[in-house]
Amino acid sequence: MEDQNHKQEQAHLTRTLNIISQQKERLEEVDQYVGDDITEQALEDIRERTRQSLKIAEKEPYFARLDFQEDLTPQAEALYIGKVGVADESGEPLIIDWRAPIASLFYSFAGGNDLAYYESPEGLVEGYIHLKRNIVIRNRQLQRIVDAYVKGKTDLSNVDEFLLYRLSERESSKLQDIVSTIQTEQNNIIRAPKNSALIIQGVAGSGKTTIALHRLAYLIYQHQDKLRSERMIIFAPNRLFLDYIADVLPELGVGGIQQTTFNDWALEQLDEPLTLRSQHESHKEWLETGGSPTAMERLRYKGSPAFITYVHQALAHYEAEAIPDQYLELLPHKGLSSETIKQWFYTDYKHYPLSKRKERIETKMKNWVEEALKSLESGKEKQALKRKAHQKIRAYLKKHLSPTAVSFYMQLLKADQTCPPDVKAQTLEMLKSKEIYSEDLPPLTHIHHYLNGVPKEQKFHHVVIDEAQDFSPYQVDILKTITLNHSFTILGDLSQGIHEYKGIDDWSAFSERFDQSKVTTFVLEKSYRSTTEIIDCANKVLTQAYQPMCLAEPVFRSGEEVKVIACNDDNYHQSLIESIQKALEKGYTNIGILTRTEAESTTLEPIIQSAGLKCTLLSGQEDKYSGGLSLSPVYLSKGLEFEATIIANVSRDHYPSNAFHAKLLYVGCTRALHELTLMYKDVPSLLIEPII
Ligand SMILES: Nc1ncnc2c1ncn2[C@@H]1O[C@H](COP(=O)(O)OP(=O)(O)OP(=O)(O)O)[C@@H](O)[C@H]1O
Repeated sequence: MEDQNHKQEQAHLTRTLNIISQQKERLEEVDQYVGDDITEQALEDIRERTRQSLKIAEKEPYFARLDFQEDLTPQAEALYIGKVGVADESGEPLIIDWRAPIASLFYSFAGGNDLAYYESPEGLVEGYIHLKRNIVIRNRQLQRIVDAYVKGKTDLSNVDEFLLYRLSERESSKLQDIVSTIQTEQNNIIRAPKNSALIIQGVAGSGKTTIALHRLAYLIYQHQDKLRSERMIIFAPNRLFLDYIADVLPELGVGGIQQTTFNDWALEQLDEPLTLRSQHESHKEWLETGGSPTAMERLRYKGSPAFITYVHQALAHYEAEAIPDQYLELLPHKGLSSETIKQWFYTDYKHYPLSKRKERIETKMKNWVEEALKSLESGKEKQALKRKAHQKIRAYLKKHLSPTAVSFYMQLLKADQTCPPDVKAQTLEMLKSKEIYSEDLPPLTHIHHYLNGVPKEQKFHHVVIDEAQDFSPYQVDILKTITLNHSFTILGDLSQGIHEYKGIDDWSAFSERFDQSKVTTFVLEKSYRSTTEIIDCANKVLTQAYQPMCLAEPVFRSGEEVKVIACNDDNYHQSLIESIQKALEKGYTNIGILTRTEAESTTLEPIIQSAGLKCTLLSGQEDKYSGGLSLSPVYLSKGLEFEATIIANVSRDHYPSNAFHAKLLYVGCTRALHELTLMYKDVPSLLIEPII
């Protein structure tokens, strides 16, 4: 029977590949249109999109087959599902796009003889599923077929078999798409309605980043008429991480989505050249030594709800008082009353942002001067009066209506009675030379947007915030005001919240900032990255000193026991080299060595290199991630994954038994896909005691 199935699928694959090749050839024969004719341009766009789709489909045209019998039809139809949709010459679907409504059956169907259904644009479609089959095709070769469901057979154990097969074969240094194995709980998030803020708490390895990227691809497909990819954006913690995830969207046939960090984006918003004082140093200070009291004070104060309120109030106060109760004489014994200027500012131009109102008022004032001088003959005297009046207009506007984000922020800080004095002095000193800390960016962006407004065509159609536990409510507030329809996907894991000076410890800090009817929360408890042994170990470490919202539940994928290696000063380096060598001998290509501090990584690098092992030291400032053997402080590994992870020196002095270190070590442990080794010198951390 299996042979029969294989033959059948091989024949179907050959036919499909032939059709794809023929279509591709035909399209390549058509010269690209570069003229001005709009109809021809639209046709060229369609041809170009088809060329791109065929390029994706020609190597791995599909990954699944679903035999579906629509209710009241005589027989089931075999549907082949792929990363992109392809139609045959007659326009009939040859491959169905995974994002199409009917394809949702493949992800939501969990077996049984009951009616299955999906939502089509025309309404609910019901029917019966006869076959759910996973098909692995690599480079045009049929490699494997696994039947997850065959009508009449009750055994569904193969459902997990295919997922486990995909999980255990992962070895790429970059994040991959998961279209063939999206799980039901992930599918629900990917296909959730566009106009609501999704807040997703997901344990380490639950697929949050992956889901966010698939959701973007889905939203673009579903709302082609409303969403523009250039107006969709992903905020991630650093550029290294952005490079790590960079392959997924192109692989899903999606381009043009902005991918950035909050700091890079905010700096671009502000039209004043500002220098960001090295974030690297302040992060390092906090993550390695707990931060100096001044730094802590600064970070806490500027992220506090009281400060957000204070900035709001200062802006509202400025707007209310912007036009002074003062007559403005523009020509000898002639001028504008404050009532007239107020009428323009508060009534006529009310709907404009402040900077635009200023422009309009300037024009109004100049027109007024023109009108008042109309009766005078042209000549030197008229010119002089006009010049003088224009000078007065400029001076008035400069004094009352021209703050920049930085000048306003400085005024606001000076007047702030509750700001700790050393924080105030340090920030003002830096601002004078146009230097800022990253925590100054939310208030500065807030002020900039208030003063200048954000045109509708520049607003975001959808925003993804990854590692959101490290975001502040202030950052979310800012993005909310410039995003249409509350369209957000916010993902994170409180158990990995190691930036507590700026992040949150409860998702309500974000959800309460949205209209409650527009917020949907999800909790993901299943972890797909690591083996059962690794997740068990990570959970034990975490709960030694922290009470998580929920514990990670592994998919049943068993691997080697977690190794704990006791060392001393004499044999520590040798043991580390041996552990790396063992991982390499097993064929692992992406191996992470995680240290407690950057200094430790720097010390270990030459030792590893001198053993003839090529390793890359990550400092958090790189733009590219290329995998291989990497060495980095544990806090920089957040979001990444390695086939084998070695955590160096988990000794008592390095990882004291407290919530911060439990979370830090949890992050490190959960980076491992297949193997985890913990090493310690002399006395082990109490956090790993339950696994020794
Ligand atoms: N349904 C799935 N099928 C196959 N692999 C999956 C699935 N879901 C997640 N994975 C894999 O699990 C790993 C973790 O995914 P991802 O990095 O998106 O998780 P995360 O929740 O963002 O993790 P973390 O919070 O630890 O950074 C990746 O290797 C991803 O490919």
